[in-house]
Amino acid sequence: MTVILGPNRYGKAETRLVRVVRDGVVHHIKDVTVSSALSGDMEDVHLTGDNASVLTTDTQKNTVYAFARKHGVAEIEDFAILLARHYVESQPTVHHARVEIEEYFWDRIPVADDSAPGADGKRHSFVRSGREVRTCLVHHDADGTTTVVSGLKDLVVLNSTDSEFSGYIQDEYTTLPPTRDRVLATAVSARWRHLSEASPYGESYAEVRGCLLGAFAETYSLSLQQTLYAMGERVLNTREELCEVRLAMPNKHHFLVDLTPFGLDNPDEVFYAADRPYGLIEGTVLRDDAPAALFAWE
Ligand SMILES: O=c1[nH]c(=O)c2[nH]c(=O)[nH]c2[nH]1
Repeated sequence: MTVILGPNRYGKAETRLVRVVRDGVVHHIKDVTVSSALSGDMEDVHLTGDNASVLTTDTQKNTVYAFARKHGVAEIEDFAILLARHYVESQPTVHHARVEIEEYFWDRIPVADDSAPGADGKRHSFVRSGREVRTCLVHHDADGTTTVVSGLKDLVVLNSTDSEFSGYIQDEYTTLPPTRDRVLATAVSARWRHLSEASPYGESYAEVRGCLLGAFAETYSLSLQQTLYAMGERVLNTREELCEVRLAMPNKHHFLVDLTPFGLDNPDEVFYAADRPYGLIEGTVLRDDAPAALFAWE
């Protein structure tokens, strides 16, 4: 028996970056967390402690900040591609780079006394948005292949009707009563794979988000699984730059509270919003001609 080194990668996780763009008195901010992981000729560092092949994780962090200054941060996918290509193309020992970015949204705080022309009552004050987190995952390989997956998480949605659940298996442990009208709530995590790295990432993100919300709102739901499929299907029917959508949706159960001890009825008005346990519904929706995913999701 011989022990050998298996798959490995290393990098700087969760580099926090806030980039301010000063357009006169009107400022813009981009708030992101960048994680990079590199792999390649890394046998020696593991087996003998020779670090000659290692682009340090500290350097990776510094590169994120230097690139933010030199290139700015527009769409997170473009920034991730820039970094991933740089690591692979600048270092012969690095054969593969994985860059993951999260973006947090901020809204402007309108100000009353703003006299600056063109400032439109908004200058340099922001409030962290209650919106979802935008994500991307980019891989670039020394063979020239780039894969891009975009996504979002914590998109919290609720339908207060138009959701049923019945007709499921009844075994000796089943107690769940069927319902013809329930609250359906979830926090959507969705990721979608681009066919090429030339996608219009900003427009694509806004449209996919709209598709997910639209399908959630407009689907009369017989199960969260059915709603999940409808959401992925709408994305792929709308956006031709995409070939695969992966969704994870916790079923945020809302239980009707029994108010009879207090002499009150409860006609679907007062609910206990349970946080755990929760059903977790996960699924992939894809075009039947989707090319091989390679390492895109890893
Ligand atoms: O939409 C649902 N899907 C399930 O699979 C399930 N299971 C459950 O207990 N409630 C629900 N709801």
